[in-house]
Amino acid sequence: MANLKLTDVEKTYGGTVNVLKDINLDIRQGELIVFVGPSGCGKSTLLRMIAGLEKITGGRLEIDGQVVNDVPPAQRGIAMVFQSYALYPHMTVRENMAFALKLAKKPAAEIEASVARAAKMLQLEPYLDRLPKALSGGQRQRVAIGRSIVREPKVFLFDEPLSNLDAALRVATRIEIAQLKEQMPDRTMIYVTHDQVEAMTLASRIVVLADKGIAQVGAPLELYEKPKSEFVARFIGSPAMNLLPGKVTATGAQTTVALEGGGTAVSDYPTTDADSGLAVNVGIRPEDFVTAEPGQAAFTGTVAFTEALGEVTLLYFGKAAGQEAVIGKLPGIHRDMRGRQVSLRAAPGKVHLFHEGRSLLYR
Ligand SMILES: Nc1ncnc2c1ncn2[C@@H]1O[C@H](COP(=O)(O)OP(=O)(O)OP(=O)(O)O)[C@@H](O)[C@H]1O
Repeated sequence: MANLKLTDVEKTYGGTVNVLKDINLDIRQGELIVFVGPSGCGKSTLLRMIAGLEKITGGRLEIDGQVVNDVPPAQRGIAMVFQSYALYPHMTVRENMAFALKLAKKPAAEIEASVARAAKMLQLEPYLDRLPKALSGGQRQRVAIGRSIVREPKVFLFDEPLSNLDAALRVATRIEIAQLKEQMPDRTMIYVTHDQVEAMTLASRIVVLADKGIAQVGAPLELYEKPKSEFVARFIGSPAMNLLPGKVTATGAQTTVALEGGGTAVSDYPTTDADSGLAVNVGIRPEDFVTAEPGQAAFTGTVAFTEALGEVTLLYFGKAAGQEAVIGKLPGIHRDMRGRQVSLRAAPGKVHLFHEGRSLLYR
């Protein structure tokens, strides 16, 4: 139904402000692609260019092999769902969902069937005769999604659709979107979010945007397990991956690094003789730390602060000069850790290596 291809796409506002460049991306029919990235990196701009709401100032956008750069939004076969779900307040749920089809002068029976199908998919059947004001935020957002479903678009675009919902509703609506996608396996969806959990759970592939371009594209766990750069490593996962500076002391199928803080770490990233002495940052995720004997530790420090979340305890260590504070995440409840000296090493296979910001796995 819809493959999308972006070739060398760029965006410059007002002829001078370049916000995106060299965007090359193939999106296959049926994928759910999630755009993530720091605030202002151009996620919404890219989505709006695909929708046709923003002019593409360079490169090519193809939908099913047809260049659509100059095709108006209504003719692209795309429906967009926004974070503010402006429903018509004086129309019932049924009328809201039927509105676009009525405008398009579809036969009444067809409209009724489409609305019924969408209402069933979104579990909105009990609310069809209500006005929007009598719905919860999550139900309203489902009506907004319903309005796009009835139009049977080839591509669905979602711009932070859950960001106005409270925490519990976000979770419920996120699961509904995942189930909705399962019911429409051949529809292509592109989704912008700030929320890591939404990205990790919904995406077939995540696109990480940074520095005006694509930092990495991959399945969620691929980005988590094999980040190409320190940037992606720290952007995916929370709290962010710790980076500990050091020098390579033994090379081969495994690599040993002597850390500036005094510890050592052994990585499964392979290196060659030429890498001996190389300055690297050792990346260890907070959840990959385990307690260790001081002699085997990658890191020893005094716990400055703790956060007990019940299922895990976060340990915050003091900042060494020129370094980020190290964070550990231990399973379960650990009382009275504050002020204690703790030694940590990484679980086997959980040590990442970066040189000048780039992963040693991708050379
Ligand atoms: N009309 C405009 N004129 C000039 N610059 C613009 C315009 N619209 C957006 N920008 C700039 O383009 C960049 C990308 O904006 P965009 O809204 O796409 O980012 P985003 O990644 O969606 O951000 P956020 O996560 O904060 O929503 C920003 O630096 C923004 O200031």
